[in-house]
Amino acid sequence: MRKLTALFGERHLLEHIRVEDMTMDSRCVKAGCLFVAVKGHSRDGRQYIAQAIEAGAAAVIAECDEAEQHLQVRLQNEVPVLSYFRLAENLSRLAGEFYDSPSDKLRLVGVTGTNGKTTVSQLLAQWSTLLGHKSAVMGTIGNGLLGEVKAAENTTASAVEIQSSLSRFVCSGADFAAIEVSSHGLVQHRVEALHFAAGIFTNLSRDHLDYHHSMENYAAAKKRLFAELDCACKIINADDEIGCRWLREFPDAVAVSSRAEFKPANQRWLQAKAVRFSERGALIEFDSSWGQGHLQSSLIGAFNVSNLLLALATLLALGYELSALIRTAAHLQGVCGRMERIASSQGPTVIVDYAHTPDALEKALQAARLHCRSALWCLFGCGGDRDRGKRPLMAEIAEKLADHVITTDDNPRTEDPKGIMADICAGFSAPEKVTVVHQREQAIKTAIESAAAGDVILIAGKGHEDYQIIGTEKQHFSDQECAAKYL
Ligand SMILES: CC(=O)N[C@H]1[C@@H](OP(=O)(O)OP(=O)(O)OC[C@H]2O[C@@H](n3ccc(=O)[nH]c3=O)[C@H](O)[C@@H]2O)O[C@H](CO)[C@@H](O)[C@@H]1O[C@H](C)C(=O)N[C@@H](C)C(=O)N[C@H](CCC(=O)O)C(=O)O
Ligand SMILES: Nc1ncnc2c1ncn2[C@@H]1O[C@H](COP(=O)(O)OP(=O)(O)OP(=O)(O)O)[C@@H](O)[C@H]1O
Ligand SMILES: N[C@H](CCC[C@H](N)C(=O)O)C(=O)O
Ligand SMILES: [Mg+2]
Repeated sequence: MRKLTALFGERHLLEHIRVEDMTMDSRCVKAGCLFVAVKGHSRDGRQYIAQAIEAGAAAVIAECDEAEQHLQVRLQNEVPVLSYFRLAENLSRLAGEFYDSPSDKLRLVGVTGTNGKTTVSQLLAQWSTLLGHKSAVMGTIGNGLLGEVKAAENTTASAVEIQSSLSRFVCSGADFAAIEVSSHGLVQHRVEALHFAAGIFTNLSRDHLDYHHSMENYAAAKKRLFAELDCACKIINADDEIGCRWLREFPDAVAVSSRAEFKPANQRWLQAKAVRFSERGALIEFDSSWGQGHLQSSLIGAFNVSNLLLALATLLALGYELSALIRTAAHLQGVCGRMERIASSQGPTVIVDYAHTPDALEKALQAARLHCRSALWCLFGCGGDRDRGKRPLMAEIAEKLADHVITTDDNPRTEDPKGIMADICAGFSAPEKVTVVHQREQAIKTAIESAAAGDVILIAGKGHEDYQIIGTEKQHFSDQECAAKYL
């Protein structure tokens, strides 16, 4: 329970108003709630003020378009409605004040980059747990204490949801949290007022140009975490071109590389000296400004060496003992739907992975090839209402790196699946060799029935997702379940 005057100062019509909780969605308003009405991309939240009051909102903060209206209060059905100029930019701070600054009460690590955010944040939460912490994660797979996450709509939740979730984690005794910070989240100020003990940059490659329009804008969005927000310690992938540039701009940042030839220029650094891959994962020999050692990792794929080293460098920079980190590394597990092998005693090997960008598909196919003695199959599709330009690029990569390609639907959303397929097929140089099966279950069945024992099938794009979005409807569908059914 909070007094509104504690947030907005003594103000006529706000005296004595107390609010229990805060929400941006009128459909979630309960008695005593503070409803926050923002102008969105597709709807104007102010349209729902009446509905929120009807549902029992004790007060409303509504975005206003004119600076002169800022902090003016009016009554609607006897409920105070406070106008707020530039509400979206300030909402993370206001929610932080409402929930008593939870990011100051635990160690919060933010992870940004095109690929690897979920993996690195899960590794951080697992590793910190192995070191005795109570840890939480927020991201694509969901939000919650490690092992108890609840599915979420977005990779990076809204400004209000993040602060309220963090406050819940603190109340449950969490002292560590890793959060995925998407470029949308950065542009839309969803993480604006958080205190990050550390921020990690994994990599930048093509995605989301439907939203950012250019790679420059996309990179600038990611950079905000390090250049504009409260990020005490920067951990940056030196093997990435943009990462390299930022390491020069931020000399206090920690440089992380998977390359033996890397020559560190920053004072703090970590690099792989040699990596031996096997069926069981990888043995990584590393050197760093904290000392050297070996890590045994059970994660598949060269890209996971980079993810693991980023997590290691972060925990070292936060002051954890190198020896304790090395001792516990072998217990780290792969993430649900990321290079996940589906168990079967016979038939082809099926790997379910979340690659949904050209770079991720390339890395995932290269990793799958290491485990493949005969033919490599790639089954993928592209999401609707998302970056169209990545579609032919993913086709090009699948054709180049796999022996057989099957394309299928992956969340067509409100687009015509045939149109998405046409965009994909434009990237094949020999489209006649590609099998097109729109219905994902049929596509998986076709792959498993056509592949020989000893072949590897990479089913890319949906990973942990347990749905297919067709139109605006979500139907139950899981690549893991489907593959297990036909194996
Ligand atoms: C285009 C976009 O990014 N939209 C995000 C944005 O929504 P918005 O504010 O524009 O919402 P809107 O639908 O126009 O509605 C405006 C307001 O009215 C409210 N409303 C709406 C209906 C109603 O009945 N009552 C009501 O109160 C809404 O709660 C909202 O506050 O802010 C919302 C809260 O943070 C997000 O959930 C929403 O994500 C939508 C669902 C989305 O699809 N976003 C994708 C593109 C996205 O953000 N992806 C990134 C990266 C993905 C990745 O690479 O992993 C992510 O972080 O998820
Ligand atoms: N460091 C990396 N470099 C390139 N590709 C990667 C890397 N880490 C993971 N991948 C690939 O990207 C896919 C998605 O990984 P992950 O879920 O960790 O990324 P993410 O950044 O959280 O993605 P999203 O933007 O959807 O939240 C993996 O399934 C794998 O194919
Ligand atoms: N969260 C990301 C990845 C979605 C993965 C893929 N299954 C798709 O639907 O495009 C996005 O919304 O762009
Ligand atoms: Mg993610």
